[in-house]
Amino acid sequence: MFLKNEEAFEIVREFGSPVYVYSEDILRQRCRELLDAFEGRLSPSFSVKANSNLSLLRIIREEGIGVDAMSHGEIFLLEHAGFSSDEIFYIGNNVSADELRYCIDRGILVSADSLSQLEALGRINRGGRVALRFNPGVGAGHCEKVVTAGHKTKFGIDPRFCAQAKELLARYDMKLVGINQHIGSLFLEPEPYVEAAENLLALVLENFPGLDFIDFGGGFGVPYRQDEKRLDFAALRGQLFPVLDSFVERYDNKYVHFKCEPGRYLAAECGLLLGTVHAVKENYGETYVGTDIGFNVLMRPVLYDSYHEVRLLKGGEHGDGAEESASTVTVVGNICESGDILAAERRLDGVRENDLIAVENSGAYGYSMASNYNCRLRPAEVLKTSQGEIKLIRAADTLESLIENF
Ligand SMILES: Cc1ncc(COP(=O)(O)O)c(C=O)c1O
Ligand SMILES: N[C@@H](CCCC[NH3+])C(=O)O
Repeated sequence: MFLKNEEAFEIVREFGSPVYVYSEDILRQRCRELLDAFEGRLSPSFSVKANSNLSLLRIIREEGIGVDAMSHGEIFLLEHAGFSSDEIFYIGNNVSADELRYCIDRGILVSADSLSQLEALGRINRGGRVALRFNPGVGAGHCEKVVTAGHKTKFGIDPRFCAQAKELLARYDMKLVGINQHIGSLFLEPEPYVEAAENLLALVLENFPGLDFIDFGGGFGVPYRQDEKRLDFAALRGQLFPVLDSFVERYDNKYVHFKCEPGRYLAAECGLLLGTVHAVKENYGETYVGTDIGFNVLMRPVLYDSYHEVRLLKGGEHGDGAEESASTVTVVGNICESGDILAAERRLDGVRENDLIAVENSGAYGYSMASNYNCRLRPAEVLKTSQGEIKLIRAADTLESLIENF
């Protein structure tokens, strides 16, 4: 944990609870690690859906990393963070002609992931540049809901429709500049990524000469459990680079550029979510630690059964008669659903009211998936800078923000 106990309590006193805290040092370290990991052969673009805080985006930009976006909202934020149109790659899915036009008007390259979207784009941007997202037939991910290639997924163009895609490109006189894929989110072994890359490259060799770039997508995992090993980038390089070498040898454009799109890898570990214990109770033999970290704040455990390490930070002011919990507890939030479970059956000794709970690795798909369910306010986000300062980087919602659209 990158915060000391006292710092955590100080942050909660100043910015409220719950609160997301990010470490600038860890974010920069992950950016540099990833740039090094591919030795310049794959350029990473950060996938903004993982975390769209403007301050973090500016840090990522300073580290020399581009971005991919999947909505006009993300593009709007990216422009505010200082990214130029040629640093943004738009990878949409089932979007309106208006949204496509929003990208085109800004000179942002769009990837079409279906023939319908390619045709829509052709109508709007005849003669323009375009990329195509294919489904390479191999997927991976921490659960079925986040596997985005292979069978039973809505993403990408099935390679069987390659001829139709080429026909549409010709009909609308579009210049195909890149091919992309994304196999899914969170794998810790290199094999599926490499196998999917091989499939995509075979498709490119056979069908698409003269591309500027090929993007293999993101999905690089981080260990959420203490016994999980980090993804071994040396092993990934060892398997991927020979595949790239053999492709380049046979491809017409020797300067074709390779890319990847990590979200979680850059953002997960720099984030810590702090919340407060408000109640400890026994209910028919189970001990529940009741906190303000409902699934409106961190949805991953409820949506995917995802595991996050939770730590107990002792030292709150305990009211008279505060319960001391038994050692195996279930940590829950304050949402009106029984499924609102942050961490089931964890060993936390002596939890008491006003202690803090720190949820590790919550920087990716944490705040970005938060909501106002139950009219709860989304929390503040703060940054621990490399100089050790604590800065507010997004204010918490206010009660007024709940009515501002009426
Ligand atoms: C198209 C695309 N690229 C990249 C990513 C980033 O994935 P991850 O955060 O697992 O690296 C996603 C999300 O899964 C995605 O949909
Ligand atoms: N939101 C997912 C990852 C999916 C990424 C988007 N394709 C998670 O929290 O693990």
